[in-house]
Amino acid sequence: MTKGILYVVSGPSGVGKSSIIKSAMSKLEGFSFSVSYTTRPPRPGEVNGKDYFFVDEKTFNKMIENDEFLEYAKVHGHMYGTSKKYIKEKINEGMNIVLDIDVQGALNVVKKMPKETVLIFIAPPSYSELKKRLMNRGTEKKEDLIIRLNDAKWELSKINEFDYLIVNEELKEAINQLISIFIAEQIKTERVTEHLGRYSFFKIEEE
Ligand SMILES: Nc1nc2c(ncn2[C@@H]2O[C@H](COP(=O)(O)OP(=O)(O)O)[C@@H](O)[C@H]2O)c(=O)[nH]1
Ligand SMILES: Nc1ncnc2c1ncn2[C@@H]1O[C@H](COP(=O)(O)OP(=O)(O)O)[C@@H](O)[C@H]1O
Repeated sequence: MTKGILYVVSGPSGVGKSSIIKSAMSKLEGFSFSVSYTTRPPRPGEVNGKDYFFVDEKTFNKMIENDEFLEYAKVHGHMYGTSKKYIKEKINEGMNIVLDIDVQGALNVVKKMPKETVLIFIAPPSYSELKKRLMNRGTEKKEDLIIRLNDAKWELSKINEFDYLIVNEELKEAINQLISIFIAEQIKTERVTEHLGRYSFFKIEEE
């Protein structure tokens, strides 16, 4: 069975990660979104089990103790973690998985699963545009906004560790670029030839 690919999408808060991922995934089949666990309170409209699994600190710490996370990190003052069981199961079923996680998490995932992981960074066209988007979204209090904009500086300094860089200026173009990465990674020679048995023309050449 062909193993799936782990597409890890990172970038500063408010850059457009959720918007780009949602739209790209709605146009493709065979992709599954990894719903993270978080101690952050839900925003209006967010659905438990769809956007995040919203849990309290006690539950989150218990999950750390039980080694249930592939990776976890403190981001903008709250805990976030990726379910190890979900990732392992889906990837072995050949499902491609999309993760929306922070830069620390992305760098931890690639260390653990280097062969399966593709790192994609989404950057804003400018710092002032990032600020504008976050303010327009209107989901954060002023102090949370300041934390997010401050954390963005460190996140942007890690761009060079990523395989791909999408600058989200025009949303439509950014969505097309993410779809292109999703598809191009699937037909990388090393991934296709790893599964020779799937293709009869390879068998003919072997005879
Ligand atoms: N390390 C890690 N980061 C996560 C995880 N889930 C979400 N994040 C990141 O946590 C940050 C905050 O996410 P969120 O609270 O949804 O705020 P937003 O980025 O402003 O929409 C973002 O950078 C997410 O990519 C996770 O499971 N692990
Ligand atoms: N290219 C773009 N131009 C203008 N606004 C955008 C663009 N991409 C996303 N947005 C808006 O910016 C805000 C932040 O996007 P969101 O997807 O929530 O970011 P993230 O998931 O990275 O925190 C949202 O209000 C979204 O509609």
